[in-house]
Amino acid sequence: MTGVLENGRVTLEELKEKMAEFARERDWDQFHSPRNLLLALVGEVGELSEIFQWKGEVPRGLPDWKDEEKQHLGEELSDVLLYLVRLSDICGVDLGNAALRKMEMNAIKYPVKLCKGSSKKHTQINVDNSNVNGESGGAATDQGINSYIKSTSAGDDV
Ligand SMILES: Nc1ccn([C@H]2C[C@H](O)[C@@H](COP(=O)(O)OP(=O)(O)OP(=O)(O)O)O2)c(=O)n1
Repeated sequence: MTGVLENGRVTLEELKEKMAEFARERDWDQFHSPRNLLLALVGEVGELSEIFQWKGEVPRGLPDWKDEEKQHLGEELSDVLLYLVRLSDICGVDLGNAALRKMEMNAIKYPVKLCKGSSKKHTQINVDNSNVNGESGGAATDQGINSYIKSTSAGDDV
């Protein structure tokens, strides 16, 4: 593997390649099955959760945390990301493009004019909207998502 330890513009593609190389070098492809990777990912989410467990809410930027605590946090976040990237690769999913597409769908599901300043679930927003306007906001949003899916070539994956 290359010795590059810091890169200001890390890509998902780069992480995918490095994880593939990491596994190949160790003859670990045999262990990196979808189910094993999913379980490993969930385990790392548990380790990440432990860092915040019982602390109560913490301010953004974690101003009171020691450097070692932040470094540990970075390690657990990385484990989650790396297993997620590897799981996507092994499942044949282009994670970067899937995420971009999902964000487009989220934007349709949560129109700014209906949800600005509100943390409500889209189902609740649509119910509230239909009550006000006497029409189904949910159906309108579903139509928006459906037409988005049809307009994208990856629509068959949904
Ligand atoms: N079969 C494996 C084992 C490890 N890793 C990689 C991905 C993770 O980034 C990291 C996980 O390693 P550990 O299972 O040792 O977990 P931790 O790093 O969290 O260590 P610990 O559980 O001791 O805190 O190593 C991997 O790709 N495949």
